[in-house]
Amino acid sequence: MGSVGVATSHHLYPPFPEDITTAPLVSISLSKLEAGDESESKAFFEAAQNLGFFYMKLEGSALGERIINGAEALHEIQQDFFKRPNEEKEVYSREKIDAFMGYRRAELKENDEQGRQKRNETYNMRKDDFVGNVDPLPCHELVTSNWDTLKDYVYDCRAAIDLMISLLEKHLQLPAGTLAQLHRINERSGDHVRFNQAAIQDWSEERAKQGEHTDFGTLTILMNWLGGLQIRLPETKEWVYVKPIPGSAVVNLGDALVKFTAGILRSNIHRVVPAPSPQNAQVRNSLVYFSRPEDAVVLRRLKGGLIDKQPVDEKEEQEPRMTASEWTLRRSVGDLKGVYTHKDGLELRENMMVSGKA
Ligand SMILES: O=C(O)CCC(=O)C(=O)O
Ligand SMILES: [Fe+2]
Repeated sequence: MGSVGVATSHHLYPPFPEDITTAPLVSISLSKLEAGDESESKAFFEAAQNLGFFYMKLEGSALGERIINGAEALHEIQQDFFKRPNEEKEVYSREKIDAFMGYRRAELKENDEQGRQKRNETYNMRKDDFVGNVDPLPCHELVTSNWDTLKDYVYDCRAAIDLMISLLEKHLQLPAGTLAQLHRINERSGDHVRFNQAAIQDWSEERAKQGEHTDFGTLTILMNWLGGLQIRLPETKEWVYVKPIPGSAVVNLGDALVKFTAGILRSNIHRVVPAPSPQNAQVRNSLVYFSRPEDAVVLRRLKGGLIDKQPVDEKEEQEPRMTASEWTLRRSVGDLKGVYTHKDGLELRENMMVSGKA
């Protein structure tokens, strides 16, 4: 695939520090995956099993470069959106429009220079609205006026995700289509684009802890301009920063893939904390595409291939059978807040920070 050229805005921010420990994410090239490169595909599957987080190098792929350019455009739009008056944003708050989609804020105890209470904010926009699977929810004027940019971003992220889904099927030795048919873009699902903004804030151990989470869904494509994302290393349990790499996305796997594969794949715990100095004096935005199984899909182990070789454990048997939409709702606003791992099941937690989770 030909390169169309990309320019990112990372250079506008202070640099990520050189002298801190960072997460050992491998880099997987989208263009190599598109070209059917076997060793790249194997490295992708290993990353999906071992850490559940990796960089996806987007440069050098036409699709990847559309994602980068789309993300840069949406980054401008999200900064514009979050600058709007609170009353204007709150018209689209989740309490008013939908249980999961829309604007949400978490108020911090600190005030900003203008004496207004600081907020961490998110705005979730559902894939189904852009694809035309439903009547769209009410949305802010910046969404309406940038509809095609958002719609292209949805389709481009989904194209990359669909490619990864097909490779996962292959490596799991499942019949072709086993996972793809649970993720048809024209069916209703909880897929969404999220604008994220975190205020400038001091480190708070309590907030850091409350923000620990796993993503609920299938695959997440994350675009970051500043540090602040941390993952907990599976072996040492140490929390380490993920360094943003211009031209690459951070991709991670969610709980649904753990359930479907009876724990072959990993949904790793992570959180967002203040960026490391000197990046911590900036408002922090990130842009996320979350993919989820179709709403009606029951989250349980699939049959076939390598999954049949996984032992059946008691916890898995006892877990309530839920559809993807039930799972998302109960994980986000209901009684199943926590961190999900196949080995230990759902680790329920009180007081999780709603805005920090996915
Ligand atoms: O902002 C980030 O870097 C990560 C956000 C995240 O993990 C989430 O929204 O689920
Ligand atoms: Fe997340």
